Amino acid sequence: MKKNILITGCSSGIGYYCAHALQNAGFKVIASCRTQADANKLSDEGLTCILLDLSDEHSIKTGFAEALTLCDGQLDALFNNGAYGQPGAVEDLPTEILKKQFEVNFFAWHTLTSLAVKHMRTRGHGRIIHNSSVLGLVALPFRGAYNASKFALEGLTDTMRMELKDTNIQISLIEPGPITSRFRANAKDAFIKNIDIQSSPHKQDYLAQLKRLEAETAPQPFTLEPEAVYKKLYHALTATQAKPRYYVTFPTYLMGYLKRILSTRWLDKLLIKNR
Ligand SMILES: NC(=O)c1ccc[n+]([C@@H]2O[C@H](COP(=O)([O-])OP(=O)(O)OC[C@H]3O[C@@H](n4cnc5c(N)ncnc54)[C@H](O)[C@@H]3O)[C@@H](O)[C@H]2O)c1
Ligand SMILES: O=C(O)C(=O)C[C@H](O)[C@H](O)CO
Repeated sequence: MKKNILITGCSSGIGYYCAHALQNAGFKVIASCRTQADANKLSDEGLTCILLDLSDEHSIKTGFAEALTLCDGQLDALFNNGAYGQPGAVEDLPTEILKKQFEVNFFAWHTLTSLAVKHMRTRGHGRIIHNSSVLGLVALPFRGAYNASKFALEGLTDTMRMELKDTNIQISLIEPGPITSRFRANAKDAFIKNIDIQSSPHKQDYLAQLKRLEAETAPQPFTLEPEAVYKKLYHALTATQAKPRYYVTFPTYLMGYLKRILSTRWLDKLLIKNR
């Protein structure tokens, strides 16, 4: 029997790839995105598509209800994936901008996960996968908003795994390092739009970062394609026992290891040098 999965953030990058790959692997995929133009494109490509804006609670709730209808009330899995990165030093982040980061990257995921758990409890099973990041394990300068959202996600997911231990609902984290996607282009847009670069004490650093974000259309070292995330997602969906967390890319394995063995001061030095 086909398994039904809802995936958020399918207009590009990891979500786009995984939606197609899972459908090709025999899943019924309900792919969500924000704009009608993206929905039309995904539908033309053969995906079942719904509109869901993660910054709008009404849209999240109606989107989830529509997803349930589309799979005859039998949702087996949720892949929380849609998110963005807001660059900028913590002191330069307007509170509203930090709240927006959390709305999309954290609160929306909590809402969807809570709806999914409620539904999955009635069905007696389910899988929930959260697309976190190596930046949910270690922090980088000027990535505070995004870091904080992924650290929060890690804490929430670790808690839920324990709370769900007596159910047949399994929840996993995927922690990728650099993956080819629209992520950096979108981060650059959010940087320019929401941070007052010119009057910041970090202006020189920001200008260098913008240059790096522009240049990163060429792959960074150790960058993998979305397929690398898909392989872990597939395991989390199909293995009898999904893993609590899946590392993806060399930087994640390295940082996961160094975090355990280095003091915070040494880890800071290394991260500042290699950011
Ligand atoms: N690309 C990387 O290097 C990388 C590394 C680690 C983790 N991740 C995580 O992977 C996930 C997917 O990112 P990606 O790399 O594919 O980037 P991407 O920018 O290509 O895709 C992000 C998706 O989220 C959607 N999105 C953003 N804001 C939204 C909103 N308000 N409502 C609905 N959808 C919204 C975008 O439209 C897009 O479809 C994210 O959770 C990201 O944190 C990415
Ligand atoms: O943006 C993320 O979530 C990443 O993990 C991507 C890279 O690892 C990060 O940009 C490192 O600079």
